[in-house]
Amino acid sequence: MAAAAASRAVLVSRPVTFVTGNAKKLEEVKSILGQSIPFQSLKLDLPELQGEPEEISKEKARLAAVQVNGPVLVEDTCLCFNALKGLPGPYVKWFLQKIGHEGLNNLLMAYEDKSAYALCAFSFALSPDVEPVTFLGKTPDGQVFLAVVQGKIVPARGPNDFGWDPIFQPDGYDQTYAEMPKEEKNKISHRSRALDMVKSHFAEAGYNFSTSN
Ligand SMILES: O=c1nc[nH]c2c1ncn2[C@H]1C[C@H](O)[C@@H](COP(=O)(O)OP(=O)(O)OP(=O)(O)O)O1
Ligand SMILES: [Mg+2]
Repeated sequence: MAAAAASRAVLVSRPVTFVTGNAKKLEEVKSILGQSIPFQSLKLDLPELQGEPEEISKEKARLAAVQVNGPVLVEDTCLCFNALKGLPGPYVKWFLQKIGHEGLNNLLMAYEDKSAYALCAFSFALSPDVEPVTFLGKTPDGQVFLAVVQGKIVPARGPNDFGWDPIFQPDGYDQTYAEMPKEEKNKISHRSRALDMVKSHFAEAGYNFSTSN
């Protein structure tokens, strides 16, 4: 099956554009993808719906595909606290901006359970006319599992380079994301897990993207 799919190359006359307003995301996506999927990037802060990560990500892809008028990849990242039934989730950006690392820790003060998970929902749209595909790795019962890293919320440790990295300590590690060497984070992160699915999808579809406009 896989061999048959791989030989069925689908030529796409435009390169893939990864659309994000976040330079740190772009840096990680570049280093995780390496040469596996050639892409260009576009800095755009797309409007985001409220709702479930899957829908937010899909809608971002629809808007991006219209802007670029070609194949686009986008992602939406969530940080979900189990004690808060998954909040702040997709709204973590605004929580971080308003209340910072300390405020995020304080949200959990009343709860014993400090567990949390990081989730990256990538969506790919081949063109503005094609419904985007979202990569969450859902189990048949709807439980998201593949693009998720389980961990806990801790008082900030490590360099304050990227978002909530200093307060997220993945299970099985003594370091927060921020304390880890970048290569280590990129090996185990929610983003790299999600990109594994994107890579598989591209390989199975047999896409062969043009590398110039
Ligand atoms: O690996 C990460 N480690 C730490 N923090 C992170 C990570 N990945 C995203 N973040 C932050 C950025 C933003 O505060 C929020 C997600 O919001 P999100 O809408 O997905 O990102 P964004 O608006 O910065 O960029 P974009 O233009 O791609 O939507 O979590
Ligand atoms: Mg955003």
